Amino acid sequence: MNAILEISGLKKQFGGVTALSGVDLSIEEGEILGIVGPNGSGKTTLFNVITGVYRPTEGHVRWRGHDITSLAAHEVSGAGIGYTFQQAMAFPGLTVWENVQIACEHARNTSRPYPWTTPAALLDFVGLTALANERAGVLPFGNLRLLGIALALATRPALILLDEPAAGLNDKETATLVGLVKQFPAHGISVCVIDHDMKLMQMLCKRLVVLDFGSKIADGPTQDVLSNPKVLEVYLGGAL
Ligand SMILES: Nc1ncnc2c1ncn2[C@@H]1O[C@H](COP(=O)(O)OP(=O)(O)OP(=O)(O)O)[C@@H](O)[C@H]1O
Repeated sequence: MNAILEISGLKKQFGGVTALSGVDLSIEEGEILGIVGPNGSGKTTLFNVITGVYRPTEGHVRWRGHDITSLAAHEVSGAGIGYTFQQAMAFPGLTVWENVQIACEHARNTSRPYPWTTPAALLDFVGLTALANERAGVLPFGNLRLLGIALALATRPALILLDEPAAGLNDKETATLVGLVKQFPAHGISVCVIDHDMKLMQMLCKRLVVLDFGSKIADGPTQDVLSNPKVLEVYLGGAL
């Protein structure tokens, strides 16, 4: 496997708060990597630094060998890194179709074939075709999440970062989401996912990274990490 994203010595301070304190991490081409850790351990900050929302205090982010640490968010997106947020992001007053259409207009040019290049293909993939003419603002939460996935895919990312994609979803909706995300690597899309739901992470990820107080405390095969005493300890000393 080849690392497509390499993070080295990443540090981020907000005033006196150290959100990340020297994180090294790589994401391999074609993998679904999971990032877990207690509340406030730096997971979302890590995504915000990768995507150019925040500049790191120290350290570097390299994408396919190029340093992207100082790129703006739209440049990172243009380079092929997509992002879904903890809060589902869509224009509530526009229809589902219109939302996806706008996102498609911001698709980057890719040389390789991409399976979802039109709103129709994207809505079909996430199962929202029947709701195409509904306003996004009236969608139930689970469908709004699926719309978020369609919007992220519309930009044709080669790596997609998912921040708590299953938060607030019921078991059936979570299963639908897992089914979709598992298909991404076959289409040339690597995945990095943050979630607190260990059942979900075990279904999705062969490798897990654990952050605690801004530091990486474990990185390895999912089952090894979940039985690592240091990891069990940060999760309140209980079995996961
Ligand atoms: N914009 C900001 N300004 C100040 N402090 C921040 C900011 N963003 C994050 N922090 C702080 O940085 C630390 C890491 O926060 P972060 O949101 O990255 O954690 P997290 O692991 O994603 O948490 P959660 O699981 O609750 O989403 C926390 O102490 C948080 O309060």
